Amino acid sequence: MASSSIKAISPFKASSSPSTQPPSSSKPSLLSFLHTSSSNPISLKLSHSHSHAHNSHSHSFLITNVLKTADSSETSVSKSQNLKPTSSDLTPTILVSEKLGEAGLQVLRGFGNLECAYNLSPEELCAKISTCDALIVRSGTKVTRQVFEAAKGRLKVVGRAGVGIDNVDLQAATEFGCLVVNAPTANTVAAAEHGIALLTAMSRNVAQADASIKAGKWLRNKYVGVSLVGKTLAVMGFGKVGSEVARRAKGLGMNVISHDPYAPADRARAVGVDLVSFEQAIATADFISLHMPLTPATAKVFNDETFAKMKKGVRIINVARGGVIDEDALVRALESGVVAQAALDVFTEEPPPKDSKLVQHENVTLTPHLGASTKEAQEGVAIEIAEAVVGALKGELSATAVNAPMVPPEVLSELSPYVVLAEKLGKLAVQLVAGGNGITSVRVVYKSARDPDDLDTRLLRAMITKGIIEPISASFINLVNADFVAKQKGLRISEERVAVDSSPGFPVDSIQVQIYNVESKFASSVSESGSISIEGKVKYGEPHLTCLGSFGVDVSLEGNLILCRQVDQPGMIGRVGNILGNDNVNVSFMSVGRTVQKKALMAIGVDEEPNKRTLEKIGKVPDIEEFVFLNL
Ligand SMILES: NC(=O)C1=CN([C@@H]2O[C@H](COP(=O)(O)OP(=O)(O)OC[C@H]3O[C@@H](n4cnc5c(N)ncnc54)[C@H](O)[C@@H]3O)[C@@H](O)[C@H]2O)C=CC1
Ligand SMILES: O=C(O)C(=O)COP(=O)(O)O
Repeated sequence: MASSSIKAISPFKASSSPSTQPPSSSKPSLLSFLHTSSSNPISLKLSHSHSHAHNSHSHSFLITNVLKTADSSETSVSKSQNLKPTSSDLTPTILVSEKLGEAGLQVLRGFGNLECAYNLSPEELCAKISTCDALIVRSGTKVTRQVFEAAKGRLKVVGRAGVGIDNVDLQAATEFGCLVVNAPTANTVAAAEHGIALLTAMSRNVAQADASIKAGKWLRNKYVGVSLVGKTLAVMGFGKVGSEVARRAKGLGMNVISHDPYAPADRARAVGVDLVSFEQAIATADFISLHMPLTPATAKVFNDETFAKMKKGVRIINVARGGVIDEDALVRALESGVVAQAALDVFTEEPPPKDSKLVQHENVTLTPHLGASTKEAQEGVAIEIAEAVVGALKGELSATAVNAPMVPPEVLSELSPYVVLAEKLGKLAVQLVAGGNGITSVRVVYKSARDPDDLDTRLLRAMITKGIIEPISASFINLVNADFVAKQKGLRISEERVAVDSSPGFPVDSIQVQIYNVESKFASSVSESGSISIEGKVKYGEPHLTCLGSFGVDVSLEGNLILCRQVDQPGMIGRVGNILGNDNVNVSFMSVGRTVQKKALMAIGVDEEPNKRTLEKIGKVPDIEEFVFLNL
C-alpha cells in the first residue's frame, strides 16, 4: 500500500506546523514511569471497557490504579505477581525499621508520614508493610520475598542505610517492581577505621587484656603481641573500604597486597598496592582483612581448604560479612593454630549464638557489627538514604539504585517526552491486536541522528513494555521490572536504531513499534511485512502518531480516538460527525489522511468513549470500510 499524503483538518492538536522539538526541558519526574500504572485503562474489546479512577494528588506516584484487569484472552500474556498497586492514602508512609540518624529522619518527616518501628519480628514487618510506600533498613532487617508479597504492590522503594544489600532479596524486589537504593559512601571511612582498630587491637590483645585486668588479673607476659610494621597484609576486596584500609595500613609500615578480580590495577598501584591472585594473597599474608561483598561467589570462600593454604599463624580481620567465612572451619583453624587470631565485626547469624565456639574462643576479638557505627557515618548515611528514598518516591531515578539502571538526570530530562511517546505507542499497538498466537515478538525501531552510544533506550524500551503489557494484564511495570516481566511473559522485544538525517540535538526522531505474528482488528495498521506497525514522534512536546501501517497520519496521542478507513469521497466526515453529535458525543478534533488509492484514514478525537450502539452506527455508514476505537 502506498503512503498517503497527510492533511490535518480543524481543530487538530499541534498540527499547524509540525516540528519534532521536545518541550522546553523541565526537571523530569517520570512519576508515572517508576511508580504508577497507566491511569487510563483500556479494553481490548469495544464492549468491555472498564471504568477507572484518577486520584489527583500532589505526589503523583500515588495515583494508583483501581482499574480492573482487561480481558487478556486475546493474547498469550498472562497474569503475574507484579500486581498493580491498589489505591492508598494520599501522603506516602515511610517505615524506618532500624535506628537512623536524626538528620535523615528530619528529611523524611518533611516529605511523608514517618513511622519508626524498631525490632519488628518478621511477622510484624509483614503485617505492617502493606501500609508503607517506603522501607528504610540497616543490616538487621531481613527484607525477604515474604515482605514484598505482603506489601501487596504498595511498597515502592527499599532504602538500605549502608552498603551491604545482602539482607534484601533483590530478585524479589525486582520482580515486584520495587526499587532498592543504598547509601554506599557515607560509612566507608568508618568501616575502614574499624578494620584498622580491630587489626591493631587484635595484634596487641587489647580486648583480652582489658577483660583480664577487669577480672583482677595483671598478665603482662601472657599478652605479648605482634608488631605490624614490615608484615604483609592481604586486603581481600579493593573497593571503597578495602582501599581505605590499605592506605591506612601503608601508614603503619605494612606491606600491603590485595586480591580483587574486578579492581583496576592502576588504582591499586596508585596506593602502592599490588593486586595478586587469591592463592598468592592467602599464601603470603601475615594478616588478611576481608572487604568483599557477600555474594554467591564469596559465600564461605574462607573454608577448610583455603585455611589450609594460609601461612601458619595468620591473623584474620572481618568487617565485611560473616557469611564469607565458614565459621566452623575457622574454629578448626584456630584450634589447629593455622589461624593465630581473628577479629570479627560480622557474623553469619547476627547476633551469633551465645554458646558459639567462635564467640567463646579466647583468640577471637569481637565487636557487634560496629563498622559503620560512628556518629559521623550514621548522620551521613541517614541523610544519604533519606534523600535517595525521597527522590525515588518523587519518581526520580536514584544515583544509588541497586536494581535499576542508573540514568543521569540530564538524560532523563532529555528523554522525558519520548518516554511518554513510548508508552502511548505500546498502549496503542496492543489495542490493535485482535488475536493470533499471543504477543511474543515486538520490534522497536528508533530513528535518530545520534550516534548509537549517545542514545540510552532502556527507559524507552521499558515504557513500550509497560504500554503493551499493563493494559492486558494485572502486571505493574516500571523501569525496575520491565525486562523481567517481559521475559516472564514470553515477550521478546528487539531494538534497532536507524540513522536519519535530522538534528542530533534531539535524541530521537521517531519511534516505530511493530508487533509480529498477530491479527489486527484494524487492517490498515498492518504494514507490508505483515506486522502491526505504528510510528510516532514528539511534536511540540506532545506525543503524536505519525504512521499507521502504510498510512501517514498526524494524530495527537491523547484521550479517546476513533480511526476509520473509508472511501475518499465528499460527505464522510459529516456523516460520522452527525452520528456522534446526535448521540451526544463531543468531538475534540478530526483529521483526514488520503491515500493514492482513493482511500482515506479519518481520526476523530472524542471526549468520552461512545457507547456500543453509536460505534455500530459508525460501522454501518456506507463506504466506511473499517474502524476501531482506541483509548490512549
Ligand atoms: N561492618 C560494617 O559495619 C560495614 C561493612 N561493610 C561491608 O564491607 C564490604 C565492602 O564495602 P565497600 O568497600 O563499600 O564495597 P565496594 O563495592 O566498594 O567494594 C567491594 C569490592 O569487593 C570486590 N570483590 C567482589 N567480589 C570479590 C571477590 N570474589 N574477591 C575479592 N574481591 C571481590 C569488588 O570488586 C569491590 O572492589 C561490603 O560487604 C559491605 O557490606 C561496609 C560498611 C560497613
Ligand atoms: O553498610 C554496611 O554494609 C554495614 O554493614 C553497616 O551495617 P549497619 O547499617 O551498621 O547495620
